[in-house]
This record gives sequence, structure tokens and C-alpha cells, in this order.
Amino acid sequence: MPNIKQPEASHYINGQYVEDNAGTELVTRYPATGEVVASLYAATNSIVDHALTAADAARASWAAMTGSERGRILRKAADIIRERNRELSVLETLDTGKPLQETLVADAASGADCLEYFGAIAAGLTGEHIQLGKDFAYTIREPLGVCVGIGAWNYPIQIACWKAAPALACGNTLVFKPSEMTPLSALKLAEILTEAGLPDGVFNVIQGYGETGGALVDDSRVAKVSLTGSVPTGRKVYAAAAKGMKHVTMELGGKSPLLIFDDASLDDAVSAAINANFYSSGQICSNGTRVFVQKGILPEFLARVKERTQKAIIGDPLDEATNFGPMISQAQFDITLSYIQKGIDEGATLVLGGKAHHKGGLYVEPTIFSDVTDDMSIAREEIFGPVMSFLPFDTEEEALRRANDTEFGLAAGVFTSDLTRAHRVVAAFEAGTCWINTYNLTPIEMPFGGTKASGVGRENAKAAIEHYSELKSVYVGMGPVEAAF
Ligand SMILES: NC(=O)c1ccc[n+]([C@@H]2O[C@H](COP(=O)([O-])OP(=O)(O)OC[C@H]3O[C@@H](n4cnc5c(N)ncnc54)[C@H](O)[C@@H]3O)[C@@H](O)[C@H]2O)c1
Ligand SMILES: O=CCc1c[nH]cn1
Repeated sequence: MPNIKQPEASHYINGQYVEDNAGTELVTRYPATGEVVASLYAATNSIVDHALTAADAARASWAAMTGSERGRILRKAADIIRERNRELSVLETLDTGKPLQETLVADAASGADCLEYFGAIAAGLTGEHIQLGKDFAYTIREPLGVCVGIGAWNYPIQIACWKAAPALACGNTLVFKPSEMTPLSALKLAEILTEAGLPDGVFNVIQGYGETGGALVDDSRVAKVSLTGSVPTGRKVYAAAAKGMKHVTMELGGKSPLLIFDDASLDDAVSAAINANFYSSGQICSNGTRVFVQKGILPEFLARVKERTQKAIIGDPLDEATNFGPMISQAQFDITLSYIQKGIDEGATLVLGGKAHHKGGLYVEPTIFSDVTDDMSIAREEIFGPVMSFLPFDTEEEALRRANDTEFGLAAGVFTSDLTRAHRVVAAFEAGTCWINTYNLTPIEMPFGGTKASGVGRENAKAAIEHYSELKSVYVGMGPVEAAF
């Protein structure tokens, strides 16, 4: 394992590292071996208060800067991230266990894209002029104030950037709490933003468990909370935010359908099904874990997916040849194996995998089930592991009804060569993010987010601006003012 240094301290507040070793210990381990990567402390009440005080104090002067000035800093940070992509990717691999092959292209790189995108549009964030006869009105786009970001562990730096970039572009300040399992890369992001010229206090990172997230959400100085996490956590955080009438973005879990019609390009659909289930060892919110395949092509499709999945290179994530890594934690490993057992017990046919990998550690084999029915646990509940379920279907109407029969609504995909059908199907999907003839691509230019229990609001693209700013309306009377008496 490379000698990645322990961060200078656990938290980053007001442009510098801060420690308070009265906090609960928070240890991060390399999921491939269990070795300790870093040992930190969760925030104490005093650290939570320090971070919010810093963010509150920095608010007015950051908001008063022009969008161009703010944007320049974000774009500079994007450049620095790209220069340090390898170092950041290694850190992300050590924290998450995701293959370096992936983190080199999908994690810090996506964060840089996001900072660049919002850096570029910061100068153009304006209100509008509304002519009302000789009177007129205009709107002023204002920041919300102090925002709180709370992250999941699967895309740590990407999540931090997807929240920080639009928040900061709009003139807000942010306190970000990474997942307790992946605390490291957000601290690097904070260092990089400082190096790029971000004023102290505008972006702060504090570590902690759910309790720390809860303390941030409850604080009266906070105007907005953006959470990436599970649906149960989302329900709690949304309820707590509602008490303070705070704005929210909720990026939550999913159980997304991927529909493969018999006229689809099979090679492309097989690749998409593999990406949609086994990238990041299945630990992606938008994964297409319910693969509905039209009956006529099911045997061939299944055979091809199986054959290609057997070629997965399972190994040390730091080896760039590895394309399938371990689960993030013992808990996620246990959850995944317990769902595999439920799939077997409830009558699904195990086609491939299904066991802990013989390498040991937290590896679960890429697993494929066929003969899955809509009522099975593996078809209804989010597993967040490498478990692909095949469900046969006959007609479009049937597939859509079954695809939408879920509490989740994060994402959905369709493979067909019939253009009319493709658009008809996505129009009927009850999901916030849809793909036609591809899957899981999340460019910054496209809004990302879910409907139903999968979330509220959108990240990325111009849509995110609406979730990090609000409009003040100003009516201008040109006279005279009339009154009834
Ligand atoms: N929609 C998306 O964009 C997206 C992206 C990635 C992951 N996810 C989802 O995240 C989940 C996996 O991540 P996880 O296990 O870290 O999720 P989680 O819900 O357990 O935790 C997410 C974060 O919330 C914090 N938290 C927990 N309880 C809290 C509380 N009461 N108040 C405030 N904060 C609290 C945690 O400390 C962590 O930082 C999956 O369900 C996955 O689908 C969604
Ligand atoms: O994990 C959810 C967000 C995501 C999807 N693809 C890349 N990141």
C-alpha cells in the first residue's frame, strides 16, 4: 500500500486544519486488506459550532463577490484537481476500495468537470426583467446562505464537488460532512480550494457519523441541506430540515429497471447491463439492477452476460489491471451476501457467483440471478452490491408496469432500435434520470436525481442553480399610486 500520509488533522475550517481529539475515533481502512489508512476524530459540538460560525462569517463577503470572481476560483480548483488526479485517485481507491482503473476516470475527474462547469456559468447567474406596462419588475438571484452537504461513501470526492460547485457558484458557503467511511478526499478538496484562492470559511469539512450530520441539519444558521445517502437517512434528514423550513436536495437510493427489447443491439445492451451492475462492485445508486429482458432473446442475452462477467479481473484495486474490487465495508459485504442467500431461498436461479471471493477480504463475486420475480427481495430492495437480477417480459406495456412498480424512482434505461418506442418508454418511466441505448452516464451538463422515494431536487447542470439560490422579486412602480379613498 502506498504511504498516503495521515491528514494534518481531522477537520478543515476557515482555511486550515483543526483537531479536537475529544471526538469519537474514526478509522478508515483499505477495504482490500483491512489495513488502516488514516485515523481521525469525529467532530465534537465545539467543532460543529466552529465550522458553522466560520461558514456564517464568510457568507456576506463571498456573496458580494461577482460571479466572475467566484467562477475563476472554481475553475482554478478544477485545474489543480486535474493536475493531481492520480494522487487523488489513489487516495479514493484506498478509502473506497474501488479499482484505480475506475477512480482515475470517474471520481476526481467528475469533480473537476463539475467545478469547471459551475465556474463557467457563475458569471451568468442573473435574475430577469419583467415589463408590466409602464411599470416593471425584476428578480434578483440570491444565495441561500450557509449550506450543509452530507455525503455517502461510494463517490466521496465526486459527491463533495457535486454539492460544493453549485453552492459556491451561487454565493453560498458550505460545511461538508463526508461519510464516516471515506473521510479523506474532501479534506484534499478543501486544501485545493484554498490553494485556488477560495476565501477562508467558504468551504469547510468536518468529520463524523450520523449524529454530526444531524447536529448540522438542526442548526438554525443553516439554510439548506443536501444529502446523498440511503432512503431511511433521507427520510430523517428531510423531516429534520422541514422543522427549520430549510431547502433540501435529497439524492437517495434506487432499484432501477433496465429494459432490453428484442430489437436491441445485444453487444451494447450486454455491456450496459455489466456496467449497470458491476462497476464499483455494484455500489452505485443509479444501477440498473432489475434487468428486464424480452423473452425471445433472454437465453442468448444471459449467456453473453455470463461469459463476459467471468472475465472480470478481481484483485488489488491499486493494480490498474483490476476491474472489480471489494465491498467498502464488512457491513456492506454482509448485506450483499445476505441478499444473495435471500435470492436463493426465494427461488431465483443462481447463474454465476453468489459467494465471497476465494481471495478473502471483503470481495463478493459478481453475481447473476435469473428467473427473478417481481416480489422477490432481490427485485424490490436496494442491495448496493454486485447482484444482477434477470426478469423476463413479453410486452412493452407489461415491462413498463413492472418497471414502475417500486417505491424508488432514481433511474431507468431502455435498449431498443425502435426510436419511437425508446421515447415512448422513457416518457412512461417513473424515474428522474433515464438513458436510451446506454446506461449510467452522468455528465455534469445533465441534471441528475430521482423521483418518488429516491429524492428531491437535482444535482448538476443549470437545474442545480435553482436548488442553491432563490429569487427576490422587485416591483417598480412608475406612478401614480392610486387609492380607493
Ligand atoms: N442518489 C444519489 O445521487 C446517490 C449517490 C450515492 C449514493 N446514494 C445512496 O447512498 C446509500 C449508500 O450510502 P451510505 O450507506 O453512506 O448512506 P447512509 O444513508 O447510511 O449515510 C449517508 C450519510 O448520511 C449521514 N447520516 C446518517 N444518519 C444521519 C442523520 N440522522 N442525520 C444526518 N446525517 C446522517 C452518514 O453519516 C453519511 O454521511 C445508498 O442507498 C445509495 O443509493 C445515492
Ligand atoms: O452513485 C450515484 C451517483 C453516480 C452515478 N454514476 C456516477 N455517480
